[in-house]
Amino acid sequence: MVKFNVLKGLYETEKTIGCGGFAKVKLATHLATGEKVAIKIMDKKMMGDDLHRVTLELDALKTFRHDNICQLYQVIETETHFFIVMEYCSGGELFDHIVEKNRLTESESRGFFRQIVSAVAYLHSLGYAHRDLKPENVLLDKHQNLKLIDFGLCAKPDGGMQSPLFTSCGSPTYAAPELILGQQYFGQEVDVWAMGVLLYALLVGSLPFDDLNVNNLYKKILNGHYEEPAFISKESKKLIRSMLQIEPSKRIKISQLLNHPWLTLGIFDPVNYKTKTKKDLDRTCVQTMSKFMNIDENSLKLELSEWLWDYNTVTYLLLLNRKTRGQSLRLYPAAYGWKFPVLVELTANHSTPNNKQTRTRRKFVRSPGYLSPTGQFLEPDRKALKRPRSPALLDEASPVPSKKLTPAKGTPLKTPDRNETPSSARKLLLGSIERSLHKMRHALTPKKPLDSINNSPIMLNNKNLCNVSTTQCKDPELVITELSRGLEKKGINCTRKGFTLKGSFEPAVFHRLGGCSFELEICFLPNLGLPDCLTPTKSILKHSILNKESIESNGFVGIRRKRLKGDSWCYKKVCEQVLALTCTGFINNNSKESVLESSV
Ligand SMILES: Nc1ncnc2c1ncn2[C@@H]1O[C@H](COP(=O)(O)OP(=O)(O)OP(=O)(O)O)[C@@H](O)[C@H]1O
Repeated sequence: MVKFNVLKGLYETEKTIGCGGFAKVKLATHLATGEKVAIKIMDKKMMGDDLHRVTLELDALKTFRHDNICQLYQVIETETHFFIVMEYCSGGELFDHIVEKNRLTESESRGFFRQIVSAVAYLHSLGYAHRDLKPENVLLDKHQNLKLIDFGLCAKPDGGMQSPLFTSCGSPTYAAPELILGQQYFGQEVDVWAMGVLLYALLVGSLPFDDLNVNNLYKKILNGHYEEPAFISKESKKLIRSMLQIEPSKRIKISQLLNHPWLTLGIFDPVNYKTKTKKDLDRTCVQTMSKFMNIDENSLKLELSEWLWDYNTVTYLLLLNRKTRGQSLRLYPAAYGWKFPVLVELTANHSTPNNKQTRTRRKFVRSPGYLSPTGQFLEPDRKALKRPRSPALLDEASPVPSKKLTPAKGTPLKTPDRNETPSSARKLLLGSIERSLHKMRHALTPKKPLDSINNSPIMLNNKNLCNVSTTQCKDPELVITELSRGLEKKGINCTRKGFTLKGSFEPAVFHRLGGCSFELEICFLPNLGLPDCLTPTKSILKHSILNKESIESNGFVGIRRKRLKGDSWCYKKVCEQVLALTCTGFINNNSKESVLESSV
C-alpha cells in the first residue's frame, strides 16, 4: 500500500490490531532488532480540527517513561499521515480480561489497580491529566503488565495541576459530575473519579452508572447513586465510595491512594510511581549500535541523548528492552535494505506541526536482506560487515525530503555522476537495488497456492491464545456457519471474509448508548499439552466443556474475539453470546444438525 512506503525497510507491517476514532493500529516487526512493535497510523485528512490533539498526544508520550505507560519509540510524519511506533501490548485490552472472567477477584483487581494508580500518579507528577481513563485504554503486555494508552485527550494546564481545566471530554460513563455540569474542574480529580468507575468495573463486571438514555445517565452520575453488590468486600466498597464522591474536594487524592490500606493489603509496599529518567543512556546498548553502524560511540551517544524519536531511538529502546529481559543484544541488517549498515550525516528539513526547523541528522543506511524463507531475520554476516563499506545511500523512506548529503567522517561516499543530480543518482541506485531485492524476495518466499488463501483458518500457537474460546466441533466451516446464524438470530448481522466474521450493531440491539463493531475469527488451536498450557488457556478451559484426553490428542477449532470499534460494554454482550454458544452449542460435533440453535 502506497501510504506505508515510508515504513519500507524499517518495519514489516502485519495485521491490523486495533482501530480508533482516527487511527488504525498495525502490528509490525522492527527490522533492525526483529522485535514486535505497534504502529498507530493516523490519517491527517480524517482528523480535521482534531489534528492538534496528535501534537499534544505526542508531546506527552515523548515525556513519559514508565513501566505502565505504553512506550513511544518513533514518530514519522508525512504530508498525509502520522506513524506512531509504540511498544506492542500483546495481551489485549484490560476490558477483554473483564469480558473473559465476567469480573475479577479482589486480589487480581488489586494487582491491576496498583499499576493504574502508579501510571496515573506519574502522569500527574509531570503535570498531565489523562482525562480518558477506562479499561479500553489500558492494555496488557505478554507478562500481564498494564500499559496505559491513548493520550489524545490529555491536558497539561499551563499553571500546573492546581490550575482548573474547562473542556468537557472523555466517555460519558466515566465522566465526573463536574464534567457533566460543564463546570471548571481539576485534572487530578476527574481522573480519580474515572479510576473509581474503573475499579468498580474490575470488581463488579459492570458499570456503576449506566443508562440507554444519556440524560438519565447524567442524572445517575450527578446523584452519585450506584448499586453496591454484596459479593464485593466492605473495604472495596469503601475505597470505591471514596473515589466516587460527587463533591470533588471530598474525593480521595491520588497521593492518598498510593498507600491506601486496600492497595497495600498483602503487599505492604506503597505504590511506587517514580521511574528511571531517560537521561542516562545504557552504555552496552550504545556500544552495540555504534559497532554495528560503525560509527563513533560518543557521537552516537550525543545523538541518542537528543531523543529525536527516529529509527536510532527505537533501535536503542528495543535493545534496552532486550537487555532488561536478559536477552542477547543483536542487530540485523534490515530485510529490505542494503548490505552494509553505514551511517551518513545528512541535512534534513524536519518539520513537525508546531516546529519547523532544519537540522543535521544521522541516519541508518540499510543493508540488503537476510530474509529467510520463513520470513525470519538471520544473523548479520560478520564477514560481510568487515568488508569495505558500500556506497552510502540516502534513506528513501525518510518522510522529509533530504537537502544535502555529506559523508560521515571516514565514510566513502559515491560521488554522483556529473550529469546526474544527487537525487537521480539515488533513484537509479535504489531502482536497481529494489529490483534485485524484489527478485531475491520472490526466490526466498515460498509460493502460496492462490486458492489456499482464506481457505482454511489460521493456526494459533500456544502464546497467541488471548481472547480465544474453543469449540468441540472439528469442522471450522460448520462453526462459522452456525456462529453467524446464531448471531443473526440475535439481530447482529455479520459479513464473512474467509474465516472471519465482521459484525456490527446499532445501540438499540443491546439497549446501550453506543454501537459497536467486532471481529470473530475461526482458528485452529494447537494440540495443547497439559498442564503447561494451563496459564494461557485457563479461560478456554473455563468456557468450554473439554477433557484432557481430547486436548492432548487433537487440535481444536477456536473463535478469536476482537473489538474493532465502539462501546466496549456492547461488545461484552456479544462476547457473552459467543461464549454461551461455544459452551453449549458446539459440544456435539457428530450431529450435523444446527448445533447452535438450542443455545441462541
Ligand atoms: N501499543 C498497542 N499494542 C497493541 N494494541 C494497541 C496498541 N495501541 C493501540 N492498540 C489497539 O488499537 C486500539 C485503538 O488505539 P487507540 O485507542 O490508541 O486509538 P484512538 O484512535 O486514539 O482511539 P479512540 O478513538 O478510542 O480514542 C486500542 O483500543 C487497542 O486495541
